Amino acid sequence: MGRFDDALAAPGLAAIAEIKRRSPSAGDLRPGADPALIAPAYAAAGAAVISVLVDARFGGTWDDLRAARAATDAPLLAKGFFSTEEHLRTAREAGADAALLLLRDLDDAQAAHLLRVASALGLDTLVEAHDGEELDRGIALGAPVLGVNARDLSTFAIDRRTQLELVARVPRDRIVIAESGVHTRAQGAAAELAGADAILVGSALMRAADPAAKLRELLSRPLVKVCGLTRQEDVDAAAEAGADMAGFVLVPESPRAAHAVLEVPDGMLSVAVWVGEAGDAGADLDQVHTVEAGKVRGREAALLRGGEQVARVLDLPWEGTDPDHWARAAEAEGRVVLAGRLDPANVGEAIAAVQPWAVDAASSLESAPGIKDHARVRRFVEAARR
Ligand SMILES: O=C(O)c1ccccc1N[C@@H]1O[C@H](COP(=O)(O)O)[C@@H](O)[C@H]1O
Repeated sequence: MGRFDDALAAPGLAAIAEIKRRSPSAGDLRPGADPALIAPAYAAAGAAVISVLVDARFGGTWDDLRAARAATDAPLLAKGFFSTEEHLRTAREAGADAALLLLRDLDDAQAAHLLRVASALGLDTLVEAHDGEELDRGIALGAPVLGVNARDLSTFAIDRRTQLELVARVPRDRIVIAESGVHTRAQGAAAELAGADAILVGSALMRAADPAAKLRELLSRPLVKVCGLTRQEDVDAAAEAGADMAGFVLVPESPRAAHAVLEVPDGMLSVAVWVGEAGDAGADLDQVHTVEAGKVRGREAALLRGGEQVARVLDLPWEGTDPDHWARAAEAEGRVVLAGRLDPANVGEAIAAVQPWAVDAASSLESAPGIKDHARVRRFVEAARR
């Protein structure tokens, strides 16, 4: 394993942060981007790897890679349409730790040859697929790092749903990267929950007023879930406040029972909340609480993606309390969604004590059962981000 593979295999969601001045799909993104300034800023903001476009169609040159190399020690990925040994040798000499190999443009024999050449040069590779057939080829070629690009390079259309389905079926012994289409923290989290080791982000960073600050935002945790939503105007208020997840309690006995999962903006994740077993409400995620006799819900819940558990929701007893709740949650393994009467006043302290993957509030953000107080929702999200 080289430095590129190592950096991506670290626990948690990593990011490959990209430097590109323009793209064929979007036109100019950041025409004056200076790799000597942006590369170290990305590294300081938590990028595991920095990707540099060296192709003229993206406004890039090999000198951009050299400038990034001189400015940071972080692993660098050379991105372009590489098809010859000469391309890979140039990438290595310019300071790349890894190079992109696009299966769309290479047949199996060419790809296998370039994988061998890269290995002999001490260069790691990112083998990119866009559809199921290309992904199967990448897996069969034994590529250690596979990328699934949400963007169709022929039409430029973005298809996140298919991308995540493909990410989810990559064997666990490979490193998998969700490439393109990530603009929000929740979209990055969706890739993480599908099994991606890293996201590759270009346009969203290059368009941001401060690319490094945007990268920090995408990687920051905890996510914020506003739950118990029953009205579209409350979903919109949660989105406006910057919440990442919108929860709908599909439990008739609940004081905040919803009839359905309402429309949630593209940049957020919807969560259907159940007791006992999940139905099919078409949400991105399902939250399934344990059953407890005489109570509306049991204390714990599993957060599921496609039927597979991806996190634990740790809550207080129904209408009860537990002085050890946060201390026990802090000891829990894996991704923890902390719930249990969180509000704008206690969420900061709860985050400091538990370091959860997400925080979740429902009842304390209400003006009446099932009706959200928009000012409290805003204050909750603000307090969770501090
Ligand atoms: O709140 C309910 O009525 C409820 C009913 C059935 C299942 C889950 C329910 N609530 C979930 O509890 C957490 C936190 O809520 P709170 O902030 O303590 O009120 C949240 O995930 C709700 O979905």
